[in-house]
Amino acid sequence: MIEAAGLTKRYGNKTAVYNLSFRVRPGAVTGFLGPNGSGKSTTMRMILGLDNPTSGSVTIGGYPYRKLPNAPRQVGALLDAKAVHGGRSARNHLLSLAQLSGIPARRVDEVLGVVGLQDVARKRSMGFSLGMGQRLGIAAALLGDPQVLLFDEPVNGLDPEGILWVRNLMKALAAEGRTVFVSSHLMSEMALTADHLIVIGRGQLLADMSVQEFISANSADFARVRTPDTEPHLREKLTTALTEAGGHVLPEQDGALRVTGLPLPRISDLAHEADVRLWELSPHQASLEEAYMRMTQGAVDYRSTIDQKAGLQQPLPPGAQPPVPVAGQGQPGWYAPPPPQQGGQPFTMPTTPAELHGGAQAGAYGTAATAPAPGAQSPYAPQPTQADGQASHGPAPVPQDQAPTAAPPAPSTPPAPATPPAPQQAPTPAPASAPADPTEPEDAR
Ligand SMILES: Nc1ncnc2c1ncn2[C@@H]1O[C@H](COP(=O)(O)OP(=O)(O)OP(=O)(O)O)[C@@H](O)[C@H]1O
Repeated sequence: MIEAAGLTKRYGNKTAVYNLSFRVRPGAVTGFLGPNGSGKSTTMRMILGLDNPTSGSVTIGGYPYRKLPNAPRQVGALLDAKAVHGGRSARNHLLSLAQLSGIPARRVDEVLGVVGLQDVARKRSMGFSLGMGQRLGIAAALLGDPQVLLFDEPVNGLDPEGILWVRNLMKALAAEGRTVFVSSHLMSEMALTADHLIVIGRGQLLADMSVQEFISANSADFARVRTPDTEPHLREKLTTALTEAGGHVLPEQDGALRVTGLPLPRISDLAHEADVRLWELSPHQASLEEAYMRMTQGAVDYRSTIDQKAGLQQPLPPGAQPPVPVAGQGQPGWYAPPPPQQGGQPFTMPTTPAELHGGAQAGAYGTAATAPAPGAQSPYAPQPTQADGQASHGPAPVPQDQAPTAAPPAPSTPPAPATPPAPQQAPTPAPASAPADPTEPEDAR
């Protein structure tokens, strides 16, 4: 079991993770979701002792990672598949990791077989494709036959066969009673792989629930209704009848109608009363992707200027109609409807301290509203600019806490923990060369 309590991480005046509390339980695949820059990798690094929390704590089996007895045998992780000595063969890379952790050499050949790299085991990893590198990273994670596994974007670069393999591997590991914590941006994949979800946005917990609960909490079921294509006036007539009866009707690109707010038998009765024939009346549930997009729209930091989904954040003014479909562009700004209990408004990120700490929105997701420390302020009220966090992306194999910061920590911030252990004690492979200094400008690296 992984347990985070009030986990907060600041880099200078950039708050990457704020007051995060959750549990990742054994026997299930727990998906870790969030938009780019929401703090997933930072959280994983803190779990693995590669970064020190500014405040709060995270433990594995009751211990902070660095105090865990025989950690490499208990915890395996894939954070950055590229963090490999490119001049070493896959086998030698794994052998060196095994030797550091007292793992017998035969286990290296076992895991090479498990990930399907046995035929290229003696090839230098610098020639590996993205997918082969991912497989090597997964092999390293499995080396100690650990009970707890963390994977940051494990299917990145894998072909469909590889994705299916990873999916089955995660499920099999969980079925053996292991704790499997996996981050991904591929919602369709998470829907098939994960049992449970932890969703964060701008470093804060948005949801901690099963996949099914997440979909139902963030999107209402809807009915798809189709009238004869040859008689467009019937569609108009039905739209009027359904709207007058309290339904919410949205046109789909192919001419069907999406209806919410009315049960299927009532839609059928209303169509009958209006003398409208139906070609289709079917129940639908939104996909995980739709539910995820709806929940996280307010927490997206990096968005294209031509992204039509930006409109999702603005509630429609009274009487206004949602955008109509655009040929070839699908349903602009339209995702599954919000759950009824939210008053028909899309989810928005809490912005004031009151909202953040137990306001209606935060409370709607139960575990999201964790009590703040006395005097604590939302780091999202006066927001630092994105440029604050541009210096480094992705996991780094050494703790970042020594990085110079732009601003001193708040007076209430506890002192940083003692100097962490050497990087080779970390479960991810260490790169051959010195890691890039996150504070250094990119063109200087
Ligand atoms: N070492 C660091 N120094 C300064 N800022 C950092 C550092 N590491 C991460 N950040 C910032 O913290 C925020 C969270 O980053 P993180 O990499 O954890 O997000 P993420 O959810 O993993 O993103 P992605 O999905 O794009 O991988 C970002 O704004 C990032 O720029």
